[in-house]
Amino acid sequence: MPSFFALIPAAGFGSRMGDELPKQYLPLAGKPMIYHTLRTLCGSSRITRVFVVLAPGDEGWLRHDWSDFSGKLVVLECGGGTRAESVLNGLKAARGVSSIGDDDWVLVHDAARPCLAEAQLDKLLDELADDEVGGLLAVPVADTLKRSDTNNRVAHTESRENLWQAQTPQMFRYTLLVEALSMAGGVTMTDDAGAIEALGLHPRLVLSDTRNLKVTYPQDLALAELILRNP
Ligand SMILES: Nc1ccn([C@@H]2O[C@H](COP(=O)(O)OP(=O)(O)OP(=O)(O)O)[C@@H](O)[C@H]2O)c(=O)n1
Ligand SMILES: C[C@](O)(CO)[C@H](O)COP(=O)(O)O
Repeated sequence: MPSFFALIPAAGFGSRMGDELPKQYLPLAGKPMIYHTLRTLCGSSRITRVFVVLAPGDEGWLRHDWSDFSGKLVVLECGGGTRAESVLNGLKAARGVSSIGDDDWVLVHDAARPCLAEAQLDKLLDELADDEVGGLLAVPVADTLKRSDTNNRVAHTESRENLWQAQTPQMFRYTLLVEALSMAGGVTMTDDAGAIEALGLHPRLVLSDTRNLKVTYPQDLALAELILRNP
């Protein structure tokens, strides 16, 4: 039976957040943001090990106490210039320190999605454990979509039929994901599924909800705090 591993890319700087501190360390419900992300993944008895990928020379990590996760958490200081590079570097480094089989599952989850609920995680694992390709949590687009011209005027309305917003975790077999991200080369992939799609494969979309938001802009913090305090 394949095992489940989690890998958390946390080497970004949060430029859209506009704070001096990388956003994964911003205070949220009494803890640094990434603490909440780690709590859900490290707290799952189905996940064997959790790898966190930091930027080389990251100074924020050592300012906090991570002993709640000892035994389960492995820190890798090998982040890259993009999320995809951080994930690929992390996958390679993880195999150097842990025994991961070719067909073991890796769940890649943004440090900046601290509100992932145990139920969402379990749903993903249940629905994909026997899948040939793997997949991701996602939500159907709820708003009407406008395509703009260069002057911020509506060029036309886009159909939202069959459109989903990709979330994380995104879950693929170890070797397939390493191959996919390696082959992506210089092409910008904002998520892991994109690299798998480039191989001609079709990841499965597992219905999630908007509480698993990504904290991207300052106003997202208040929403995340509300969700965490009212699980
Ligand atoms: N070079 C990078 C860039 C991003 N990430 C991680 O990928 C996740 C999702 O990225 P995003 O929300 O875009 O984070 P940032 O890159 O930090 O934010 P921004 O794009 O606003 O700078 C985050 O957990 C982030 O730390 C990473 O590990 N390495
Ligand atoms: C992986 C992701 O969270 C899925 O929505 C997203 O693509 C992260 O990338 P971005 O840098 O915020 O575009």
